Amino acid sequence: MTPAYVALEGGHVIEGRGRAPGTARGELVFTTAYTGYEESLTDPSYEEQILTFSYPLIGNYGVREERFESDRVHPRAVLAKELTEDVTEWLASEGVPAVDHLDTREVVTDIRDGGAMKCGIAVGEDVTEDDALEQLEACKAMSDHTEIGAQVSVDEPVVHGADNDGDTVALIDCGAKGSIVDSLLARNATVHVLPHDASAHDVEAVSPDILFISNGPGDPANYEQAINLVDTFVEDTPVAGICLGQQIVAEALGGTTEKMTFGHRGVNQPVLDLESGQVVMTTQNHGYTVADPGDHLEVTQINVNDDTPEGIDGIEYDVITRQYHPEANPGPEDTLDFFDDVLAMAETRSQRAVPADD
Ligand SMILES: NC(=O)CC[C@H](N)C(=O)O
Repeated sequence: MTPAYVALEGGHVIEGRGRAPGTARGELVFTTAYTGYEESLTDPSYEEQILTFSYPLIGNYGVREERFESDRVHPRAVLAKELTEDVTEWLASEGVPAVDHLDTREVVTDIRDGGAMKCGIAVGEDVTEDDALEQLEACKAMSDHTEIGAQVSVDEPVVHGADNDGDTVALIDCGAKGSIVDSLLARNATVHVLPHDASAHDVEAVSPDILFISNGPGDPANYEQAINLVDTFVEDTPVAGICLGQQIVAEALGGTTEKMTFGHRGVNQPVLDLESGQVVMTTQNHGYTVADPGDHLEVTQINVNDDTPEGIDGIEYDVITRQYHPEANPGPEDTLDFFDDVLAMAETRSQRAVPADD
């Protein structure tokens, strides 16, 4: 059996079975998702994190590229009760250490009690506990990853659906999942994917009907340029955001964000729409939340478990954001109509802009 050591913040070291070799460090989090491991592992929002699956068997239906949300695995390491050959081979080929045969219930309980924490991992024939502790020592707090946007964003603008004749969307790529682009293309939009630090000039150059801030890893406060863009464009251009995007919009418009204890990660997080009274099941993956929406935004949807903001609308501006992942992948598709609502903001805006006949 290949040795594997997992050092938790505070210095407690857990042993497991090594499945993919290497050393790693990151913020230890857990997801309760029972399917969708390919989508989760390729979601850029997991950059700089170590992902524990609470569901006991991961990899049982293989690994297929068409389910990937980006072109690589983003968590720094993976922990599970049991990983299949398919998934460990894939992780090994990506250089991502993997450990199984751990008591993941204990790991999840530690995270729930202590919060998402720093973690160091060492897997391989010759590794020792000290190698894992060394990784732990070198682990940075998530908010100290100030350049995290650059690790996951496109470097240059990319256009999708150039021949589509629907709305033009400027998607600020802070680590966007592929399914967000796909959901917009399916609605006939042209999507200009712009780097996380795009300037106002870069956005103006594509004259968007919608400014859309993507999901992404890390602390929203570290996306200064995207925060500035929302502030600059919100009076004239409808703004949408998903997950990190909701947090960035709140930061831009006078609200505040804060770190949660262990966050929401899974595919069955219940969300209540305050106006309709309807509850939907949603996919989530976040460790920060909007603490105060400020004077320009109102909360329209909340998490049933802890009342945190899940949907936000602009009061005087055309703004809609979601803290969950309406694009699904993995998880339920009940919330895909978010993309219709986003694009409808452009229609309403253009109708208002047409002068009355008399
Ligand atoms: N999925 C996301 O966009 C995550 C947003 C942010 N990084 C958080 O952890 O809250």
